[in-house]
Amino acid sequence: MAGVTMWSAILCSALIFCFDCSEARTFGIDYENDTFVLDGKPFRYVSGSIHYSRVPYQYWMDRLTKMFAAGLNAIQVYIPWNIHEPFQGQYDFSGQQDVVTFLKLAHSIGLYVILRPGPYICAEWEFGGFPAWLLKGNSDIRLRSSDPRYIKAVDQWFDVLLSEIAPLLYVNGGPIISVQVENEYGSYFACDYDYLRFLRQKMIDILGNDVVLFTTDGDGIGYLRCGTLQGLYTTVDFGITYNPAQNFNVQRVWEPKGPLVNSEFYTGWLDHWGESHSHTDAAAFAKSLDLLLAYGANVNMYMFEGGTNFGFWNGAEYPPFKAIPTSYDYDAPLSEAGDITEKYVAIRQVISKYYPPPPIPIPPSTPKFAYGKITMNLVATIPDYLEKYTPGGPIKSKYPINMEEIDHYYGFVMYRHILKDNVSWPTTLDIMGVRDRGYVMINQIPFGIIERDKNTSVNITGVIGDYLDVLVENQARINYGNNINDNRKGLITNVTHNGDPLTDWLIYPLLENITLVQPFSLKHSYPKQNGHLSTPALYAGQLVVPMEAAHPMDTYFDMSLWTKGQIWMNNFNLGRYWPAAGPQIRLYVPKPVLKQGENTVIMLELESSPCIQDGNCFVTFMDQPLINGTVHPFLGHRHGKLGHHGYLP
Ligand SMILES: CCCC/N=C1\SC[C@@H]2[C@H](O)[C@H](O)[C@@H](O)CN12
Repeated sequence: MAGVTMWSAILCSALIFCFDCSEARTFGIDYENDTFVLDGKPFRYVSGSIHYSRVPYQYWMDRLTKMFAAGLNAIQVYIPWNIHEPFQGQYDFSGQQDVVTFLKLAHSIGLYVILRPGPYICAEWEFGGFPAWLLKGNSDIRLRSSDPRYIKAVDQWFDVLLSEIAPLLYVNGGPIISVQVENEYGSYFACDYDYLRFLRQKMIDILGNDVVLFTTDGDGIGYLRCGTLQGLYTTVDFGITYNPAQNFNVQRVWEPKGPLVNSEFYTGWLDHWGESHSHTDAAAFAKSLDLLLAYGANVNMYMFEGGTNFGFWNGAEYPPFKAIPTSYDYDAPLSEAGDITEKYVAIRQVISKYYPPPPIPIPPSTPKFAYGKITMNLVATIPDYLEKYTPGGPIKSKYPINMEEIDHYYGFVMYRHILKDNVSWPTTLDIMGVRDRGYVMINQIPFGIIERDKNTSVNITGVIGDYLDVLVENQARINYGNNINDNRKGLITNVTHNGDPLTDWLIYPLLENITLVQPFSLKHSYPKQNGHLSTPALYAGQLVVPMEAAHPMDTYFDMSLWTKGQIWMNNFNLGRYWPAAGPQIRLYVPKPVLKQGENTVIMLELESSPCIQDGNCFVTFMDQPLINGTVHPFLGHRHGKLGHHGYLP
């Protein structure tokens, strides 16, 4: 009977979505009976994580419906601060950032929401969700603490965000049953209880007392010591286990009574460029889920739908510095493209042992189409492009300036210095402060690649008046650990030549909206070649999608002949590609970014263009993903000697 009660409660709440319900809606904790209570009745959630920022908004309903069809009664959602406040005081809750609509969709389907508004979210997301402008002028800021500069920014952000959220609380007629404070705070060095008290009070001030506030930490005593606070319900996270009692004994140290909660039950795991794709066995996971449900635990499966790090939104771990790929598939029950997997079926079967299957069929996977090969054409080398298309011209500075100080937070910046001396023999250029990867050129001839904490010097030759260009890629701001404060990007120190700092720089930000000039008036600027390296350059192609009702469809970009770069489709930034490193070889292209007829593809190839190497100037659109390809742990540049100009490390 309990199962029927649950579905009737859900469908009832879904049908009476309202903001001014007459009957009291309550959600809380019954410590006596170790359970959550919903409207006075015992309640257990079986939840899955989905990040609206990683799924095209046109596909939100599709993924949420599939989660409901799996038998979930709740979803867990992070709110990345940086997509909603791109510049301090400028807010965006529209389109892909329309979190209120996303939560209302969940509610309309009959899913409750466990909300995790941060302000820090980790999540292998750029800077753990923090906006990069926090670092501007504050190179010594202490994030995730009572640092007044940080607290001021959080206070202003939470005034805006929590006011959007309050009407969606369960008590106010919405789907939100609980709200997490911070994120695995016990794993962070600061251990600042005043900071946690500030967050707790801020949430109470705006959300009121009728919502369950909780914390999540790894299931270790050491993590929990600094991770939680009186008045915040302590929960833990852990992966596959065959002894739930052991895992929950840690939670019981802080919560001797109350519901058992695994807030992040890992269905898979994250990937890094240059490392094999992570995999978690479906049967093993299902067995562990069965044990947890039989144990009476509340479970949130992290991730249930992983999605994609479009644009520059991937995060990174450190040390060593390891960037997260564009795919956030996570080996989750729903694939990056929302396809039903073996793991999904196994999970649905386990849940149906405890609750009646939901009254809807499992929606089908979306159709995929192999649009085949298209030819790419050179647009311009990056040095030429930036010289012509940097609005307002370059920034002039005696010494290099990091990206945050020029209000250019993501992607690429080119630093140019005009040689003041002749350099007849190869001498060493040191760029210790490269954050994170740089491409060194003299008059557009590639001299080498520099990488943070690895190879930070290149031998150069040149004459007075030559252009020394350093194109720097911000590969991601660290999203986890104690180094999250050390996240400035671009060139963060001087560049020295034979030990002497080079002065007088021109700084060109490469802007997100790659605008193209037809006909490509810069076509004469053909990339230079040095060994396997070619001048970083932009290439364009046209994908023609049939004018038929079934099209467009999801598809996958295969650029396995290319090396490393960025890719745009109709000016939508699909993300980073790095098939030379792996494991991701193809990028997911969701149907919503395509249109019938002509679709413009723009590629920024940073390292080694097949157009020059071997004339294979094309990319191919396939109907299958490839995120578990061969990996090259030396961070994936085509090995080989350069010519007389320089050498690869
Ligand atoms: C051993 C490092 C543990 C760090 N915590 C991780 S790695 C994957 C997940 C997500 O980042 C999630 O956002 C974190 O809360 C917990 N977690």
